[in-house]
Amino acid sequence: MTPAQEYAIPACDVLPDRQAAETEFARRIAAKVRRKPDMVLGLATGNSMIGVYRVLVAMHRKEGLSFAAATSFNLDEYCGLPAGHPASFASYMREHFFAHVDMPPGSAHLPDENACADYEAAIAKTGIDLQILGIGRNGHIGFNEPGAPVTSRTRVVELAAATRTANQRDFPAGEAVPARAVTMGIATILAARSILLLATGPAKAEALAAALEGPVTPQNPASFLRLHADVTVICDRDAATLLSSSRKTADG
Ligand SMILES: O=P(O)(O)OC[C@H]1O[C@](O)(CO)[C@@H](O)[C@@H]1O
Repeated sequence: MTPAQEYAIPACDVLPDRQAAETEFARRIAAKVRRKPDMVLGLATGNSMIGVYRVLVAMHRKEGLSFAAATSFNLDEYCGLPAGHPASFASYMREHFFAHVDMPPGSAHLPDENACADYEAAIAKTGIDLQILGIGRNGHIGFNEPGAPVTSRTRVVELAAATRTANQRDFPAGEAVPARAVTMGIATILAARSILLLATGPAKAEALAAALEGPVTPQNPASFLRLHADVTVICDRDAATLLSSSRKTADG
């Protein structure tokens, strides 16, 4: 096993609570978009990001933050769901972000299970300037579940049972979470120029500590972020409880 100190140590800001972490996360995104309006954004979904999009939409309305020149590539999508399905990530993105900002519809991309190589080729044309990420309870990033190779690219994967259980909340009663999804790979994510990861709530504490301070291993896909030189982690105190005390005093 390789010692953690051989790898990059991501900057980690610990904010007092979930709302403060979401607001800070959104501020970091906004600052980059203001500096480079034609930013290529790698976007994430999940519960963690809902508050982030809420803040970005408010900044768009109140402060004129514009996404008109931006392009986006989403991390992942379930297989077999029509785009209009309420639990699809396409619906999530429309509901929480795209319907409320000025990004032209043609500039927003989601992966398609039948066109993984095309998705990689489209991303490769410009690269991703800023990839935003949540983290699963098992350390997944995108839908790269434990065991995902560091060399992986956009592909169809089997979802872990724990992920399907956690995401059941998004599906109508009696409807199962799909068994498969399409996701950018670890190598796709690591090719982004810069990466921001958000972790909030006690359920993420174990995965976050393992990712930042445990071994770099496919068993915790988020640990691969330590192979990247420009990763910033924003978390709340609840998600930071298992981090070493030096890291916990980093902020708020
Ligand atoms: O924020 P949540 O819902 O806990 O999910 C964590 C991560 O897992 C995913 O749902 C998997 O795609 C991501 O969208 C998200 O960032």
